[in-house]
Amino acid sequence: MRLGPTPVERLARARADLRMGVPVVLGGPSGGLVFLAAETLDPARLAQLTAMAAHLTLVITTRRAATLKARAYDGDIARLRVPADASPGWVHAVANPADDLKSPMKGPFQSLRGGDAAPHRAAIAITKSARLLPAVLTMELSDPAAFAAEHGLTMVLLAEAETAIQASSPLNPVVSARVPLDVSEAGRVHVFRPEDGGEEHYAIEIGAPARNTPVLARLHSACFTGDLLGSLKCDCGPQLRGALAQMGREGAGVLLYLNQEGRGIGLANKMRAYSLQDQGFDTVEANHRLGFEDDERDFRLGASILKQMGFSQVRLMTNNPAKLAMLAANGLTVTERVPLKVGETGHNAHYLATKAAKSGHLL
Ligand SMILES: Nc1nc2c(ncn2[C@@H]2O[C@H](COP(=O)(O)OP(=O)(O)OP(=O)(O)O)[C@@H](O)[C@H]2O)c(=O)[nH]1
Ligand SMILES: [Zn+2]
Repeated sequence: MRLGPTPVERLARARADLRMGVPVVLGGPSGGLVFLAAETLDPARLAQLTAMAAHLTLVITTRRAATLKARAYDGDIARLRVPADASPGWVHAVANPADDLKSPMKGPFQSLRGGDAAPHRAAIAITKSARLLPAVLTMELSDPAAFAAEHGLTMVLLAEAETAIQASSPLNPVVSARVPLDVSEAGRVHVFRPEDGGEEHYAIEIGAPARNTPVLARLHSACFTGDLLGSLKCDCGPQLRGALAQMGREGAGVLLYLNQEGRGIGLANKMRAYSLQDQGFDTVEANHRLGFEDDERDFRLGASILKQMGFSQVRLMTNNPAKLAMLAANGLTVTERVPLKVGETGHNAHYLATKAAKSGHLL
């Protein structure tokens, strides 16, 4: 075995590079591209790339293109030609909807069609997984390996990236320890670490739930604002505490705390979504304007942790039918849905109604 990084490890490096504004090279079957996240693009690197290439391309998702009224010829993404005199401000404004209402006219855009959009699609997926806005500046390369070596850049092969993006990284148990909780003195926290350098996830086990009967379970997605700050915009805090309290009352249960903040878009993007909500958009529209789908979570994580802990049957506390379907599709038996209706406030009534109307949440 070589000591050097595996494809999955190179992808983890690529995510860290993108977050810092360092370009990443994608090698395709014939040529490839170098790309930068639009969000972290700095003026010096834009000037360098502009000097190197006849033209640059800005790739956005079709969700974002719809708001910008730009044509999308590549299914879920659109490739826009970058004007020769484009400033960093232009790139940021196309990527980030913050000022859409203040300065609506950014176009007209010239969308590219034909050619191979697979590397562009992979670049968007890698950038999303780095929890950055899904918009990337790209330059075509005829010899990606030589370019990466010359500039000391991380290079990932397209096929390897595509495989790693589809796969769910294995999650390994790291440690577990007793933590007495107010809901039950018999609390235990387990930490799981993915092999792809992503966020760790936790399981909070209450009591000693039997492995051969259905366990009272909750899949909770991290919500910094709701869980910790007591935000009134959502129902996460009361749901977290309500679920733990019920497990305490029944004497047994397992709550998975999945670090998929903001339905998988990260806290910075969730705060961008909140800003858009203050401009009048609902929770789903805000995600779309940012270029994301309504829900970017990987629901396979929860199933993987439950199975590793030895559970095969659950009584799931949720109002979200997607979670029920996901567990069933990943080998768990959901014997019962336990509704979790707590924490409705004047501030979150519209949010909860939108989730019911647009995301199929059960009331
Ligand atoms: N993008 C985005 N995420 C939000 C918003 N409000 C809350 N969230 C996130 O939504 C997630 C809530 O997840 P869950 O508690 O699993 O709730 P759920 O999918 O609605 O399903 P159940 O609560 O099980 O019925 C958390 O990650 C929050 O951070 C929002 O307006 N935009
Ligand atoms: Zn929340």
